[in-house]
Amino acid sequence: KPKLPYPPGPKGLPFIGNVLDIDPQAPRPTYAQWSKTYGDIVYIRIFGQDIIIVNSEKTARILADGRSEIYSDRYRSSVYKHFGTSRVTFVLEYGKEWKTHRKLFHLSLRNDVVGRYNDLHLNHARQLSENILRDNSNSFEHLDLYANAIITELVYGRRVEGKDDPVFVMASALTEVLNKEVTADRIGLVKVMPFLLHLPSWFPGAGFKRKARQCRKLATEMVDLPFAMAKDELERGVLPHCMISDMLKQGGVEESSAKAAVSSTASVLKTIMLVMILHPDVQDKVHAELDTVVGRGTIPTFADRPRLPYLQAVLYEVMRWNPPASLGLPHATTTSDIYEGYYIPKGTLVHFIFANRAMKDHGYDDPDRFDPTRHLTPDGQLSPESRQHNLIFYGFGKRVCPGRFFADHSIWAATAVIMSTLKFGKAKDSSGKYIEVEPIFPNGLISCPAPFSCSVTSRPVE
Ligand code: HEM
Repeated sequence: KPKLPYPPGPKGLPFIGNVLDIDPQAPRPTYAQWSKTYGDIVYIRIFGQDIIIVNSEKTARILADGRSEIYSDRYRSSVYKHFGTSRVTFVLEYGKEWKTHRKLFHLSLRNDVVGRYNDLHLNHARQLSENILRDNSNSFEHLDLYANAIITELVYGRRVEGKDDPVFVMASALTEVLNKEVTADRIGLVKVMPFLLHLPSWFPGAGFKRKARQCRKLATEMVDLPFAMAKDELERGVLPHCMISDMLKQGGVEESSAKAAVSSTASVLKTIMLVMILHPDVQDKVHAELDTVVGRGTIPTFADRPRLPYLQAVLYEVMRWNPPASLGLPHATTTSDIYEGYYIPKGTLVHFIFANRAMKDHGYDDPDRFDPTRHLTPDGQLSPESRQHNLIFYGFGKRVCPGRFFADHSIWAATAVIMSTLKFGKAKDSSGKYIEVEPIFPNGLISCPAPFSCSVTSRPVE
């Protein structure tokens, strides 16, 4: 180690380091406090693992974009292998296999080709609106189905008709196990006590091995079943254009990574519903803009998008107010580095933090307030930097989310269609009193609102 200091940060205890400084159930307030005390870059250590926390976009860009050869690795943990997810793009180390995956994503999802999926988004969005209206007690389920069905069609060219579809059932089960079981604290625990992976599952502390077995099986089925169906359709010449058809034509690898991203899209849509109930004035403005620009009773299309700046500002504000991957996905360094006179060792975990309502240098005042006008100019147009600021929620450098353009279209289509057809409000209890709605976001890899009651009515043509 050169005679240089680590970046500033809270002093830890011997051996365990800073583990007691962070509440794993609610790490965000601690990160927010550290950012105020120590600045743009904070260094901590947990059981010998070096970690840096980056709180500003400027520093994130210098490190992840400017020094991408150093900052594009991921943490290597045997937990992934145990859960059958070690070949998913998210966790692959920076190397040949990961580069092949990224090429395939680029082929199907880059900005200039995602427009070909616009009808796919709009068709599913119409179905979503019908489903919510028919059965509004299960809106969350319908939003999950929307995100899942779109991705299944994108990846495998297969139409999912309803929540009993075998691929949907498998994908939902897999997402749930992954979100609950492959957590940072589990990975940390196995790092300190690797023998846990070799104990029988009845042994105290090793019970997760049962879940790991179940998850491995699901992960394999999740790739095999729809992939085999798609292959068969390709051979019979009936497979529509999809990622698998792109891959098979290119001779690529089997890929289930897109499925793991479903929960981020669904979480944004759930937050949008929550916001509409919490802020009826915002909902009224969205309705008014749609009625004026598109016309009451007319379903919007992507051609209307540039003429709906308020709706777009609401979507940007939803991402800022509750970034779905709020603590990012940590990168790792492939080699040691020096930044502004500070030493950053090889293998350091690097968290780019989008939580706390914004990165530090964006300077939003009263950041906890939900206010779409932050992204608008005084004459109601989108401010020039709004799109750029929104992109940070999809990550940085070479690891930036390859599905960001597709996700952006999915979210827009669903919101535009459901807002043109539906109105959300507070539900009433059996005594006719309104049920209050609290914005609660349980801790998890994806920041998704806790379920809430709501009423949904259709917006008839006037
Ligand atoms: C609102 C929706 C979404 C959000 C907010 C989101 C956000 C993110 C973030 C923050 C990362 C980590 C970036 C980093 O490490 O710097 C990521 C990675 C990734 N996302 Fe997304 N994502 C979304 C939807 C999607 C969709 C729809 C797909 C696929 C169709 C997708 C595929 C991926 C993949 C494969 C990675 C791993 C990239 C790698 O490690 O190289 N995401 N996403």
